[in-house]
Amino acid sequence: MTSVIGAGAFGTALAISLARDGSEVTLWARDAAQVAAMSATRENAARLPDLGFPDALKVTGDVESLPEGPVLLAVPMQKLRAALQDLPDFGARPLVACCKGIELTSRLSPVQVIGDVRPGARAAILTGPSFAQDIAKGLPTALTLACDDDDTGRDLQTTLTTANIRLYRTVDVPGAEIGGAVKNVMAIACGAAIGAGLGESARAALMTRGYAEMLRMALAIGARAETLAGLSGFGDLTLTCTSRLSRNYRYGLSIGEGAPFDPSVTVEGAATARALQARARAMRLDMPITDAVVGLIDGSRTVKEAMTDLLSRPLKEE
Ligand SMILES: NC(=O)c1ccc[n+]([C@@H]2O[C@H](COP(=O)([O-])OP(=O)(O)OC[C@H]3O[C@@H](n4cnc5c(N)ncnc54)[C@H](O)[C@@H]3O)[C@@H](O)[C@H]2O)c1
Ligand SMILES: O=P(O)(O)OC[C@H](O)CO
Repeated sequence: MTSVIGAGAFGTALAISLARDGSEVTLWARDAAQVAAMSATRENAARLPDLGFPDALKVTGDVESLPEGPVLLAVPMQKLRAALQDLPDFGARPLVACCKGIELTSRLSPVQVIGDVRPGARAAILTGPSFAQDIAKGLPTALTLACDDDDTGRDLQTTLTTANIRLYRTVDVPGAEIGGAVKNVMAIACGAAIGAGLGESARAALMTRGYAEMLRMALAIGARAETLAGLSGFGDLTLTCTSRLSRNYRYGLSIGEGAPFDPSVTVEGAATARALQARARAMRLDMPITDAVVGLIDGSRTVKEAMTDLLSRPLKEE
């Protein structure tokens, strides 16, 4: 039996997909009013309206009542530590991070944060290209399940694969994590370029050079290049930099258009851009698009200035 912590868009979608197959799933939300509403209406009206819950999906606000089995942590990256600190000791139950990014305060990845708060826990990450709406509707998706303990990874791969989520497995946790973190930063850059009217060619350049930054950081932390070429890297970069369903991309669009953006929307790439920049500087890695995104977010650069910065860098080999 699987438990999902966090009844946002992604946690709810995963719970729906698992329960649609008949697996018993418990979806935990911390907000009592949300638990009551979801229990009564059998949907998550705030995040996934009109996508009803299968019978096998149980909603609870009682974290002590979660059954044995894997625990999926579907909260935003910057909230993962606080969420873990509030949860009971889950013993030997595998903890699966379902978030993408780097913690701003510590520059740690999701699985590293789990290890920091719960030393000795069996930790994994579920990542890759997927929109919650697609998963909840039953549309086909393929994701990466990364766990450095291959036996645990195999168990999780079997348990969490559903009729519409095909899971690929890897032991390269750092590789899977860094792809999901960097792609959101690049989606902000691409959205800003499109929003400012810089064109599709500029977006292709940002995606390709953004992939180069992703790979540079990945290799520097000991990840495998093949992982970045897979779903968690190239796959998610492609989805997020090209679709208006992406919140990171839409945030970038709003920067490019000079339009307001709802600050309550989860935009993982914003904090992660700053964390990534700090990490890259400490490691003496060149990440110019990441620098540009930080400049756009803190308002120190306009899109035009950021693009001029990128185009006027010294010429080099590809
Ligand atoms: N939405 C998607 O399409 C999608 C797809 C793949 C991955 N993800 C990833 O999933 C993660 C979560 O995104 P989301 O779309 O579900 O965001 P969301 O904003 O829809 O939901 C976040 C949820 O986390 C809960 N939460 C926040 N802090 C908490 C805490 N301390 N304890 C318990 N719950 C807490 C909030 O109440 C909210 O329900 C992100 O890292 C995102 O990148 C999202
Ligand atoms: O809406 P976004 O930008 O957080 O993207 C959602 C997923 O990460 C896409 O794989």
